[in-house]
Amino acid sequence: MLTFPTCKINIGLRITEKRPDGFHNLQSCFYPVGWSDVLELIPASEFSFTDSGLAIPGDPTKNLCVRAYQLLKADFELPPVQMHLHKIVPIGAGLGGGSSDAAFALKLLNERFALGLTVAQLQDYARRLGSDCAFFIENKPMYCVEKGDVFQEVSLDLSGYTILLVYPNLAISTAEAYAGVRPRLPETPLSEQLQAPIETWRDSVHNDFEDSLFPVYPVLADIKHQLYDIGAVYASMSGSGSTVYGIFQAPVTVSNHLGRYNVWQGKL
Ligand SMILES: C[C@@](CO)(OP(=O)(O)O)[C@H](O)COP(=O)(O)OP(=O)(O)OC[C@H]1O[C@@H](n2ccc(N)nc2=O)[C@H](O)[C@@H]1O
Ligand SMILES: Nc1ncnc2c1ncn2[C@@H]1O[C@H](COP(=O)(O)OP(=O)(O)O)[C@@H](O)[C@H]1O
Repeated sequence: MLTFPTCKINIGLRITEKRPDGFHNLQSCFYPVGWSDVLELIPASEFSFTDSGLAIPGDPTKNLCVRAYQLLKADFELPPVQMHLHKIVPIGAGLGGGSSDAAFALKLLNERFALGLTVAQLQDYARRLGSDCAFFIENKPMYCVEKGDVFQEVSLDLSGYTILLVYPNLAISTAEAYAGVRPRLPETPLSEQLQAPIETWRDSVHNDFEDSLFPVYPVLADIKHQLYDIGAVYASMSGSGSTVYGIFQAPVTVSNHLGRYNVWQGKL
Protein backbone atom coordinates (compact mmCIF):
# COMPACT_ATOMS: atom_id res chain seq x y z
CA MET A 1 0.00 0.00 0.00
CA LEU A 2 1.21 3.47 -0.91
CA THR A 3 0.43 6.82 0.64
CA PHE A 4 1.66 10.36 -0.03
CA PRO A 5 2.31 12.35 3.18
CA THR A 6 1.79 16.00 2.28
CA CYS A 7 3.20 19.01 4.13
CA LYS A 8 1.74 22.16 5.70
CA ILE A 9 2.32 25.86 5.86
CA ASN A 10 1.56 28.12 8.80
CA ILE A 11 -0.51 31.15 7.84
CA GLY A 12 0.31 33.43 10.76
CA LEU A 13 2.08 32.03 13.80
CA ARG A 14 1.87 33.78 17.15
CA ILE A 15 3.77 32.32 20.09
CA THR A 16 1.65 33.44 23.01
CA GLU A 17 3.26 31.96 26.14
CA LYS A 18 5.72 29.47 27.52
CA ARG A 19 3.99 26.55 29.25
CA PRO A 20 4.99 24.84 32.49
CA ASP A 21 5.91 21.71 30.44
CA GLY A 22 8.54 23.72 28.51
CA PHE A 23 6.50 23.84 25.29
CA HIS A 24 4.81 27.00 23.97
CA ASN A 25 1.19 27.88 23.36
CA LEU A 26 0.53 29.26 19.91
CA GLN A 27 -2.10 30.54 17.50
CA SER A 28 -1.72 29.52 13.86
CA CYS A 29 -3.68 28.49 10.80
CA PHE A 30 -2.24 25.24 9.45
CA TYR A 31 -2.94 24.74 5.74
CA PRO A 32 -2.14 21.52 3.78
CA VAL A 33 0.14 21.81 0.75
CA GLY A 34 0.67 19.14 -1.92
CA TRP A 35 4.47 18.78 -1.76
CA SER A 36 4.65 15.14 -0.61
CA ASP A 37 6.81 12.20 0.40
CA VAL A 38 5.99 8.62 -0.61
CA LEU A 39 5.41 5.98 2.07
CA GLU A 40 4.98 2.29 1.22
CA LEU A 41 3.89 -0.49 3.52
CA ILE A 42 4.11 -4.19 2.62
CA PRO A 43 3.32 -7.08 5.01
CA ALA A 44 6.56 -9.04 5.60
CA SER A 45 8.03 -11.79 7.75
CA GLU A 46 9.92 -9.29 9.88
CA PHE A 47 9.80 -5.53 10.49
CA SER A 48 12.11 -3.32 8.43
CA PHE A 49 12.39 0.37 7.61
CA THR A 50 14.33 1.76 4.66
CA ASP A 51 14.50 5.21 3.10
CA SER A 52 15.62 6.88 -0.10
CA GLY A 53 15.62 10.40 -1.54
CA LEU A 54 16.74 13.24 0.76
CA ALA A 55 19.05 12.09 3.56
CA ILE A 56 17.23 12.11 6.91
CA PRO A 57 19.48 13.13 9.82
CA GLY A 58 19.41 10.95 12.92
CA ASP A 59 19.08 7.29 13.76
CA PRO A 60 16.74 5.47 11.26
CA THR A 61 15.46 3.23 14.09
CA LYS A 62 14.02 6.44 15.64
CA ASN A 63 12.45 7.64 12.40
CA LEU A 64 8.96 8.97 13.07
CA CYS A 65 7.50 6.26 10.78
CA VAL A 66 9.13 3.58 12.93
CA ARG A 67 7.91 5.30 16.09
CA ALA A 68 4.36 5.38 14.67
CA TYR A 69 4.52 1.62 14.04
CA GLN A 70 5.91 0.92 17.53
CA LEU A 71 3.24 3.07 19.17
CA LEU A 72 0.43 1.03 17.61
CA LYS A 73 2.30 -2.26 18.08
CA ALA A 74 2.29 -1.62 21.84
CA ASP A 75 -1.55 -1.66 21.83
CA PHE A 76 -2.46 -3.99 18.92
CA GLU A 77 -1.39 -7.36 17.48
CA LEU A 78 0.29 -5.72 14.50
CA PRO A 79 1.91 -8.07 11.97
CA PRO A 80 5.44 -7.20 10.84
CA VAL A 81 5.73 -4.88 7.84
CA GLN A 82 8.31 -3.63 5.43
CA MET A 83 8.15 0.20 5.40
CA HIS A 84 9.85 2.33 2.80
CA LEU A 85 9.91 6.12 2.88
CA HIS A 86 10.99 8.12 -0.16
CA LYS A 87 11.85 11.53 1.26
CA ILE A 88 11.08 14.53 -0.93
CA VAL A 89 9.86 17.26 1.45
CA PRO A 90 12.83 19.23 2.85
CA ILE A 91 13.79 18.61 6.48
CA GLY A 92 14.12 21.32 9.14
CA ALA A 93 11.98 23.38 6.81
CA GLY A 94 8.95 24.41 8.87
CA LEU A 95 6.78 22.18 6.67
CA GLY A 96 6.07 19.45 9.22
CA GLY A 97 7.35 16.77 6.85
CA GLY A 98 8.42 14.30 9.53
CA SER A 99 5.19 14.81 11.49
CA SER A 100 3.21 14.14 8.34
CA ASP A 101 5.09 10.89 7.65
CA ALA A 102 4.20 9.73 11.16
CA ALA A 103 0.52 10.68 10.88
CA PHE A 104 0.17 9.04 7.46
CA ALA A 105 1.91 5.91 8.81
CA LEU A 106 -0.68 5.72 11.62
CA LYS A 107 -3.52 6.13 9.11
CA LEU A 108 -2.06 3.53 6.73
CA LEU A 109 -1.58 0.94 9.51
CA ASN A 110 -5.10 1.62 10.78
CA GLU A 111 -6.51 1.01 7.32
CA ARG A 112 -4.32 -1.95 6.28
CA PHE A 113 -4.89 -3.91 9.47
CA ALA A 114 -8.48 -2.74 10.08
CA LEU A 115 -7.70 -1.48 13.58
CA GLY A 116 -10.93 0.52 13.66
CA LEU A 117 -9.36 3.64 15.17
CA THR A 118 -11.47 6.81 14.97
CA VAL A 119 -10.11 10.20 13.90
CA ALA A 120 -9.99 11.29 17.56
CA GLN A 121 -8.08 8.14 18.57
CA LEU A 122 -5.60 8.56 15.70
CA GLN A 123 -5.10 12.20 16.76
CA ASP A 124 -4.35 11.04 20.32
CA TYR A 125 -1.66 8.65 19.06
CA ALA A 126 -0.28 11.38 16.78
CA ARG A 127 -0.02 13.90 19.66
CA ARG A 128 2.38 11.50 21.36
CA LEU A 129 4.75 11.72 18.38
CA GLY A 130 4.94 15.50 17.94
CA SER A 131 3.00 18.73 18.35
CA ASP A 132 2.36 19.12 14.61
CA CYS A 133 1.50 15.51 14.02
CA ALA A 134 -2.22 15.42 14.93
CA PHE A 135 -3.03 18.07 12.30
CA PHE A 136 -2.10 15.63 9.51
CA ILE A 137 -4.73 13.07 10.56
CA GLU A 138 -7.57 15.10 9.06
CA ASN A 139 -5.16 17.18 6.96
CA LYS A 140 -7.52 20.07 6.28
CA PRO A 141 -7.17 23.80 7.02
CA MET A 142 -7.43 24.29 10.79
CA TYR A 143 -6.97 27.06 13.30
CA CYS A 144 -4.57 25.53 15.82
CA VAL A 145 -3.99 26.57 19.42
CA GLU A 146 -2.18 25.35 22.55
CA LYS A 147 0.83 23.26 21.36
CA GLY A 148 -0.57 23.34 17.83
CA ASP A 149 -2.48 20.14 18.53
CA VAL A 150 -5.88 21.54 19.55
CA PHE A 151 -8.09 22.48 16.64
CA GLN A 152 -10.84 24.96 15.83
CA GLU A 153 -12.70 24.93 12.52
CA VAL A 154 -11.64 27.72 10.16
CA SER A 155 -13.67 28.92 7.19
CA LEU A 156 -10.61 29.74 5.09
CA ASP A 157 -10.73 28.57 1.49
CA LEU A 158 -7.71 29.45 -0.66
CA SER A 159 -8.44 26.90 -3.39
CA GLY A 160 -7.58 28.37 -6.78
CA TYR A 161 -4.58 30.29 -5.46
CA THR A 162 -1.08 29.19 -6.45
CA ILE A 163 1.61 28.63 -3.82
CA LEU A 164 5.35 28.83 -4.32
CA LEU A 165 7.50 27.28 -1.58
CA VAL A 166 11.18 28.23 -1.41
CA TYR A 167 13.51 26.13 0.74
CA PRO A 168 16.87 27.93 0.89
CA ASN A 169 18.91 24.75 1.49
CA LEU A 170 19.27 25.67 5.13
CA ALA A 171 17.86 23.50 7.95
CA ILE A 172 16.60 25.20 11.12
CA SER A 173 15.96 23.17 14.25
CA THR A 174 12.49 23.72 15.70
CA ALA A 175 13.74 23.51 19.31
CA GLU A 176 16.42 26.16 18.67
CA ALA A 177 13.92 28.45 16.95
CA TYR A 178 11.55 28.24 19.95
CA ALA A 179 14.46 29.03 22.29
CA GLY A 180 14.88 32.39 20.49
CA VAL A 181 11.27 33.69 20.67
CA ARG A 182 9.79 36.11 23.18
CA PRO A 183 6.21 34.91 23.71
CA ARG A 184 3.45 37.50 24.01
CA LEU A 185 -0.29 37.69 23.48
CA PRO A 186 -1.13 39.55 20.22
CA GLU A 187 -3.39 42.61 20.50
CA THR A 188 -5.69 41.22 17.80
CA PRO A 189 -6.23 37.46 17.67
CA LEU A 190 -4.91 35.86 14.48
CA SER A 191 -8.35 34.29 13.86
CA GLU A 192 -9.79 37.80 13.47
CA GLN A 193 -7.04 38.96 11.08
CA LEU A 194 -7.56 35.91 8.87
CA GLN A 195 -11.20 36.84 8.32
CA ALA A 196 -10.13 39.99 6.46
CA PRO A 197 -9.35 39.75 2.70
CA ILE A 198 -6.00 38.10 1.82
CA GLU A 199 -4.76 41.44 0.38
CA THR A 200 -4.71 42.86 3.95
CA TRP A 201 -2.61 40.03 5.42
CA ARG A 202 0.71 41.54 4.30
CA ASP A 203 0.27 44.24 6.96
CA SER A 204 -1.37 42.14 9.66
CA VAL A 205 -0.72 38.38 9.57
CA HIS A 206 2.65 37.68 11.16
CA ASN A 207 4.95 34.74 11.92
CA ASP A 208 6.71 35.54 15.23
CA PHE A 209 9.72 33.35 14.33
CA GLU A 210 10.62 35.85 11.58
CA ASP A 211 11.60 38.43 14.25
CA SER A 212 14.39 36.30 15.68
CA LEU A 213 15.42 34.33 12.56
CA PHE A 214 15.50 37.03 9.83
CA PRO A 215 18.39 38.93 11.50
CA VAL A 216 20.40 35.68 11.79
CA TYR A 217 19.60 34.39 8.27
CA PRO A 218 19.21 37.45 5.95
CA VAL A 219 18.50 35.09 3.01
CA LEU A 220 15.03 34.48 4.50
CA ALA A 221 13.99 38.16 4.38
CA ASP A 222 15.53 38.40 0.92
CA ILE A 223 13.37 35.53 -0.37
CA LYS A 224 10.26 37.08 1.17
CA HIS A 225 10.95 40.39 -0.61
CA GLN A 226 11.57 38.58 -3.88
CA LEU A 227 8.23 36.77 -3.57
CA TYR A 228 6.45 40.11 -3.19
CA ASP A 229 8.50 41.50 -6.10
CA ILE A 230 7.20 38.76 -8.41
CA GLY A 231 3.61 39.43 -7.39
CA ALA A 232 2.76 37.44 -4.24
CA VAL A 233 -0.49 38.54 -2.60
CA TYR A 234 0.92 37.30 0.69
CA ALA A 235 4.35 35.95 1.65
CA SER A 236 5.70 34.55 4.92
CA MET A 237 8.08 32.10 6.46
CA SER A 238 6.39 28.79 7.38
CA GLY A 239 6.62 27.51 10.96
CA SER A 240 10.07 27.74 12.50
CA GLY A 241 11.63 28.00 9.02
CA SER A 242 13.44 27.86 6.85
CA THR A 243 10.88 27.62 4.02
CA VAL A 244 9.40 30.92 2.84
CA TYR A 245 6.23 30.78 0.75
CA GLY A 246 4.29 33.14 -1.48
CA ILE A 247 0.60 32.93 -2.37
CA PHE A 248 -0.26 34.12 -5.88
CA GLN A 249 -3.42 34.73 -7.94
CA ALA A 250 -2.01 32.59 -10.80
CA PRO A 251 1.01 30.39 -11.61
CA VAL A 252 4.30 32.33 -11.68
CA THR A 253 7.55 32.15 -13.57
CA VAL A 254 10.26 31.45 -11.01
CA SER A 255 13.03 34.04 -11.29
CA ASN A 256 16.65 32.87 -11.67
CA HIS A 257 17.33 34.30 -8.24
CA LEU A 258 14.74 32.06 -6.56
CA GLY A 259 15.44 29.15 -8.94
CA ARG A 260 18.78 28.57 -7.16
CA TYR A 261 16.87 27.14 -4.22
CA ASN A 262 14.69 24.04 -3.78
CA VAL A 263 11.32 25.35 -4.99
CA TRP A 264 7.89 23.78 -5.39
CA GLN A 265 4.86 25.32 -7.03
CA GLY A 266 1.30 24.05 -6.98
CA LYS A 267 -2.33 24.87 -6.30
CA LEU A 268 -3.60 25.34 -2.78
C1 LIG B 1 6.97 25.44 14.80
C2 LIG B 1 5.90 24.51 14.32
C3 LIG B 1 4.67 25.36 13.95
O1 LIG B 1 3.71 24.63 13.28
O2 LIG B 1 6.20 23.76 13.17
P1 LIG B 1 7.58 23.41 12.37
O3 LIG B 1 8.27 24.66 12.05
O4 LIG B 1 8.42 22.53 13.24
O5 LIG B 1 7.12 22.66 11.15
C4 LIG B 1 5.49 23.50 15.43
O6 LIG B 1 5.06 24.17 16.59
C5 LIG B 1 6.55 22.49 15.78
O7 LIG B 1 5.95 21.27 16.03
P2 LIG B 1 6.81 19.90 16.01
O8 LIG B 1 7.86 20.00 14.94
O9 LIG B 1 5.85 18.77 15.94
O10 LIG B 1 7.53 20.00 17.39
P3 LIG B 1 7.81 18.85 18.49
O11 LIG B 1 8.52 17.73 17.81
O12 LIG B 1 6.59 18.55 19.27
O13 LIG B 1 8.81 19.63 19.46
C6 LIG B 1 10.12 19.96 19.10
C7 LIG B 1 10.61 21.03 20.07
O14 LIG B 1 10.02 22.30 19.74
C8 LIG B 1 9.62 23.01 20.90
N1 LIG B 1 8.16 23.25 20.84
C9 LIG B 1 7.38 22.59 19.95
C10 LIG B 1 6.03 22.87 19.88
C11 LIG B 1 5.48 23.84 20.77
N2 LIG B 1 4.18 24.15 20.74
N3 LIG B 1 6.27 24.47 21.67
C12 LIG B 1 7.62 24.20 21.71
O15 LIG B 1 8.33 24.80 22.52
C13 LIG B 1 10.07 22.17 22.07
O16 LIG B 1 11.36 22.65 22.45
C14 LIG B 1 10.20 20.77 21.51
O17 LIG B 1 11.17 20.02 22.18
N1 LIG C 1 10.32 10.78 8.53
C1 LIG C 1 11.06 11.83 8.88
N2 LIG C 1 11.23 12.87 8.03
C2 LIG C 1 11.95 13.95 8.39
N3 LIG C 1 12.56 14.10 9.57
C3 LIG C 1 12.43 13.10 10.47
C4 LIG C 1 11.68 11.93 10.15
N4 LIG C 1 11.72 11.13 11.23
C5 LIG C 1 12.45 11.76 12.15
N5 LIG C 1 12.88 12.94 11.72
C6 LIG C 1 13.67 13.93 12.50
O1 LIG C 1 12.88 15.14 12.64
C7 LIG C 1 13.66 16.29 12.39
C8 LIG C 1 12.89 17.41 11.66
O2 LIG C 1 11.64 17.01 11.22
P1 LIG C 1 10.74 17.88 10.19
O3 LIG C 1 9.33 17.53 10.49
O4 LIG C 1 11.18 17.73 8.81
O5 LIG C 1 11.01 19.35 10.65
P2 LIG C 1 10.26 20.65 10.26
O6 LIG C 1 8.82 20.44 10.59
O7 LIG C 1 10.88 21.73 11.10
O8 LIG C 1 10.51 20.83 8.82
C9 LIG C 1 14.84 15.80 11.54
O9 LIG C 1 16.01 16.46 11.92
C10 LIG C 1 14.94 14.30 11.78
O10 LIG C 1 16.02 13.98 12.61
